[in-house]
Amino acid sequence: MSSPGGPAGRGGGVLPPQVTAALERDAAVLVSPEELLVGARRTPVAGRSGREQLAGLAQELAAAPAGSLAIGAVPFDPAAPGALAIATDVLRLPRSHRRGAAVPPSVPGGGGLQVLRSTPRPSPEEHRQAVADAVRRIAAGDLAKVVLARSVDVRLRNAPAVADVVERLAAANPTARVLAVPLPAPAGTWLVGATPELLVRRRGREVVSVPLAGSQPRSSDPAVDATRAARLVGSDKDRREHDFVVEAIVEALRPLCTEVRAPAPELLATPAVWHLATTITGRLRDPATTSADLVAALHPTPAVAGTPRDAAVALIAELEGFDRGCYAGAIGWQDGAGDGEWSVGVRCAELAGNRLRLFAGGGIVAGSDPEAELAETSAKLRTVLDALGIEAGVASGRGSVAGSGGTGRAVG
Ligand SMILES: C=C(O[C@H]1C=CC=C(C(=O)O)[C@@H]1O)C(=O)O
Repeated sequence: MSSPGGPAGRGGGVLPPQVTAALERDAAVLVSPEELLVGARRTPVAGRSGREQLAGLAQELAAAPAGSLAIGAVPFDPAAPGALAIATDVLRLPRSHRRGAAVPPSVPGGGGLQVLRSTPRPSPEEHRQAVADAVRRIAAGDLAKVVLARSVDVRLRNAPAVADVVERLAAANPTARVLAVPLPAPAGTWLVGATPELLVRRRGREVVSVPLAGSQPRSSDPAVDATRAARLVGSDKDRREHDFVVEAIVEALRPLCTEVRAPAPELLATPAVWHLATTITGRLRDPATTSADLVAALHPTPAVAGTPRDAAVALIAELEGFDRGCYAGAIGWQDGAGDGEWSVGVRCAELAGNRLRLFAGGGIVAGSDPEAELAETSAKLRTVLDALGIEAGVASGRGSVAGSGGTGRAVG
């Protein structure tokens, strides 16, 4: 159960008590804007890699008890070990079951996790350097777009309960897709996060994808915030960055769908970041095409990899210097009818006991500025940090020392 002072422990949280109890039994939890889904009694899908697991999903579901779901994560590199499982004990609740937040977690004094130490990898300077290198490679014609990320390792004073983390992520990000997925290795590791990005949803023949790319940090000053939103809408650089993603998704969907439509992008606000978002729709040519087939066709999109994909993935491996694991992966579920919903695994962290590894990246195109890109990743890191009440210095790379962390009472 959560720590006594945690919001879930007060019984007034966002998540129903069944979800808290299920998380204590290693269930995977996915919260979409419409529903809350819990997959318990999980058996790993056969196959080592995420790609193999996706390919075998439908067959395993067909042999599983009625009502089972495939649930979990495909890593950024689909050839890396997958984290998909068949859950035979499934709870699905409409989103109306989520209650109002008892404590807005981002409010100072609402209770934060205490930080002993935080280590950015790469360092802010190294990230700026990597962005500058990428801009040079783009100018040389090696590729058109690459998404470069950085991670921050945080050592917490106490290990938080996963339920508390989910609770806080859901309360602080009411329209996000909140996720908590147990990872197969190392044991006891979870992928947790609050992503705003829908990779793909398949309901019957209807297919929807809502890619995000092009960002501006939010500001607490309404005038500055509005200026930044306007700047994003008018930015040629951000529009190019966005269009690469839309074009790739449309191209990948066309062989599988009729009536593929991609209207002009719109502004989307998360608590930490403004984004450009396009709602792409289509209709399956063949009703036998499953959501997992769609993920296999789309992932990784240029919202997390780049254009062309192979050159971008190679440059990421060269410049980033850490293993993305399931960050920037595809996180979601599929049912026995082939319907499913998958998010892009951004605004995420790996949680293992008192260790938290946060990730954030940004798309680099011609004209990208290293300083602005660093600031963008810091804003994105705040999605998880603010929800957990962790100090701002951790996101900007100033680090933290024992005793200085947290904004108030610890929940862990
Ligand atoms: C790669 C991330 O964000 C992606 C999603 C939305 C906007 C993005 C951007 O503007 O660069 C990124 O493509 C991340 O948050 O780690």
